[in-house]
Amino acid sequence: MKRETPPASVDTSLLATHDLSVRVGERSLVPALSFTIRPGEFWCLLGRNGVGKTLLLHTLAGARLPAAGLLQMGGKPLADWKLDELACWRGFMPQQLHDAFATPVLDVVLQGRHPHLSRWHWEGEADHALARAALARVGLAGFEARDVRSLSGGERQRVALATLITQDPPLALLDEPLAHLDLAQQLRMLTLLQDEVRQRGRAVLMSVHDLSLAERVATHVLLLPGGGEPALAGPVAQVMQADTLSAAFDQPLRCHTLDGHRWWLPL
Ligand SMILES: Nc1ncnc2c1ncn2[C@@H]1O[C@H](COP(=O)(O)OP(=O)(O)OP(=O)(O)O)[C@@H](O)[C@H]1O
Repeated sequence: MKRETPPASVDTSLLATHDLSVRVGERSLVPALSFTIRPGEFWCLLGRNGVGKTLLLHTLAGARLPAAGLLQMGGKPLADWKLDELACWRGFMPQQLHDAFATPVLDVVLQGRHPHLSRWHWEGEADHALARAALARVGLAGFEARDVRSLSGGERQRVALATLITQDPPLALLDEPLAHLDLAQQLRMLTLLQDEVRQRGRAVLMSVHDLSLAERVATHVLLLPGGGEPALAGPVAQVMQADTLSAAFDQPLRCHTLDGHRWWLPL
């Protein structure tokens, strides 16, 4: 009798870690983290100052080696990725942005297209159109010719988001992208990212300190409790519990519902 061959399992993960550890010197920041990010998921990375969010994001972006464990992108170990392919797969928006030279804003945003261009090819009309559209989406139409060094902190952060949108990776890693933004721009950026996740099946992992904004947009939360404790990773309702968050932030916290949103306040 002929045996049926089972269908090969399809790995739908954009990023997966298996017992991944992050250390700095002798200090264990994140021990044995196993979690998976899939298309359509919006992850918020939470934890108090100095707990290891930035170093974890750098590790997940492939910019820093883990102390132990496995990191896979699209089911493939990170070491098996070519750099240019990786740059199309995941985007990274750092916390600190440094501009050494006078550069027009449009050229900065066009850098998002570089991973998509073959060697020796310049950006074309379509790339310029994508960059201009991204600037318009972050509310910076008309800023194309401005020297990037003349921008305010919040404007520079929005240019970084426009660059990420122009890069258009399936997975976006962002380190405190709301840090320099006023309230209206914070909501604008979150709505823009949420649209990418919900309407285009992209995925986001971003570190953020505002628990109420995290609760508003996240589908999943990765919480670093610190003190060598294992991270908690899961759906937002599972991880964002008052006792869990209060312990992680070493501060009593309560959640109140107002106008259909949940607001986290310190006691
Ligand atoms: N090169 C380094 N050498 C020594 N310690 C470092 C180095 N880089 C980072 N650290 C330490 O590692 C810890 C984690 O840093 P990280 O920047 O990841 O924290 P974070 O959770 O992003 O903090 P924040 O919320 O303040 O941005 C901190 O205590 C920091 O001082």
